[in-house]
Amino acid sequence: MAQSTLDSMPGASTGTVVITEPLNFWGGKRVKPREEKNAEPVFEPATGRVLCQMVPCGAEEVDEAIQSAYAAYQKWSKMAGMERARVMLEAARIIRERREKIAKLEAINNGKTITEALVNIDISWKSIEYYAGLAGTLAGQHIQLPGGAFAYSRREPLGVCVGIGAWNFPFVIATMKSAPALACGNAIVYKPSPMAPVTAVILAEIYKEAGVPDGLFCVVQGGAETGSLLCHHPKVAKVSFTGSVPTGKKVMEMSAKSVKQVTLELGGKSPLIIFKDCELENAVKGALMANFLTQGQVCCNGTRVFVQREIMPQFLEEVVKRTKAIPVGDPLLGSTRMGPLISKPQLEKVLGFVSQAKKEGARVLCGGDPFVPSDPKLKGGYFMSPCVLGTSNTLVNGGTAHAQSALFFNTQSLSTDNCRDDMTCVKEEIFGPVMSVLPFDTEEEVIQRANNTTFGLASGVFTRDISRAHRVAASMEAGTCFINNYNINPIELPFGGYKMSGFGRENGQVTIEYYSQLKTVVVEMGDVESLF
Ligand SMILES: NC(=O)C1=CN([C@@H]2O[C@H](COP(=O)(O)OP(=O)(O)OC[C@H]3O[C@@H](n4cnc5c(N)ncnc54)[C@H](O)[C@@H]3O)[C@@H](O)[C@H]2O)C=CC1
Repeated sequence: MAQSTLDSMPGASTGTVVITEPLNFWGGKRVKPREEKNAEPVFEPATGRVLCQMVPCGAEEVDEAIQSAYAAYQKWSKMAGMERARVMLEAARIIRERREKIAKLEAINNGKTITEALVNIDISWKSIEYYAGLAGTLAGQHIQLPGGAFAYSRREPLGVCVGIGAWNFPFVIATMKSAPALACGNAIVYKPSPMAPVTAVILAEIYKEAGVPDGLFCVVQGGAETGSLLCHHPKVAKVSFTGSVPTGKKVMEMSAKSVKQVTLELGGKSPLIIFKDCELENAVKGALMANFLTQGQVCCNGTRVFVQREIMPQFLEEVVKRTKAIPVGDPLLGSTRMGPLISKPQLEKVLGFVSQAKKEGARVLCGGDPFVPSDPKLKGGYFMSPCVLGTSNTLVNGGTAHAQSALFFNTQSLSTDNCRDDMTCVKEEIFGPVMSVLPFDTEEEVIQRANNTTFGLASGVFTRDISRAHRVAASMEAGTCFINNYNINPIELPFGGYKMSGFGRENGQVTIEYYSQLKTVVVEMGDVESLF
């Protein structure tokens, strides 16, 4: 039944797909859950309909998957890097060939638009190609020692790694973790989020078809309990986790018990700083890209948009105009630019942040309401209108005549400072399509405010002043700083957090370090000089 889910895809439209095949994969095949108890419905976000059941794996199933991964690791780790590369390149080729079908399934399960899902699938095969390219380059050093003795280091895999993923980029996260792991000679057991369990098993089938040993990439379904079984398992060498800060802390704590290596990709509340000397149209486009991809459910989003006071009115006018024009609706339509949020509770949580923002004095410049598309089949979907939370204090402090004409200002707002750094919507990760816009006056002030957060995943700056751009980039307490763009994350670039956004890196050459270890081999060429 290897491709039956995908084979049903070409004619599929929103509201028509039901998945009944098992979603676990180990020992080279899909594996039926041992018992159906604790099954959880998985919803299609665009319709609210049940897409499939997610049945969590228990201790015996987790152990079976890990044993199967360990057996595969014994074979795979002994192959030359170039041999591993060949298999990985074949997997990348198959993904490329099936990109439309996989993207469709991803859009149906996650709610992101087909346009974005296709970009995600392209990132996935590129990731596998990139690490296949590095697999043959893994090497150690040769070090000369006195008396002709020498030493060398070998770069070796860690063993069985565990990947625990979030629901916002299901296929991408599975490949971002497995590609470097496999390139280094490891096996990996992957647990997708219980809300987006559908596409990881497709990746497992593709790796199998490409020729990896059975068990090399396993998929176990489940939530917190299954995740914790993985983190506690003695045969697991490393856990790479993507998700929230509270769960990341638990993963670290559990992994510490048996001294497993850990990579944590956690949340963010990233600043995007827009100076008055920016190219305004690009800054507006950048702010939209920083906030509204995947319905705003992106960890590195620049959700605190600091705008220099002098250009605030023009910026807001343009950003609001474009936000209102975002077509929200059926994710499978090529013209849609925003689909539904992942779940009903997530939608309620995000709408709750908007109401809280209003209570705390923020001004809703547009959106922030539940949205019901006109297509009747989407009535039960988890849609909302993209939201900009703003400020109008620019008008009393140096606003221009232009500002007075902006449609969304009314006279009562003229003396109110609406969005402030201490508001919940500005401090906490919302994980939805909500942009908070804040005014600033000086570079020094905005750097201090931008860094005043426990998160540190990303940051951005728009300016035409080259010195300022690099000065600000150097001052950001964040793993990435985008200059004059936002959310550009190609596979070649290291990605990861500062502060409570996590540690370790994904993507880029450096990730090889996080999936391998060095062995030092010391060679004596003469006699042993003993002190005894
Ligand atoms: N940094 C990022 O890329 C992401 C951050 N988030 C943040 O997390 C929030 C909640 O999203 P969730 O998916 O519910 O995140 P979460 O942190 O609850 O779950 C992430 C993954 O960890 C697993 N998990 C949960 N409890 C576990 C435990 N005790 N031991 C081991 N694994 C466990 C989940 O099943 C899922 O696969 C979002 O609102 C957002 O703030 C969510 C998705 C991605």
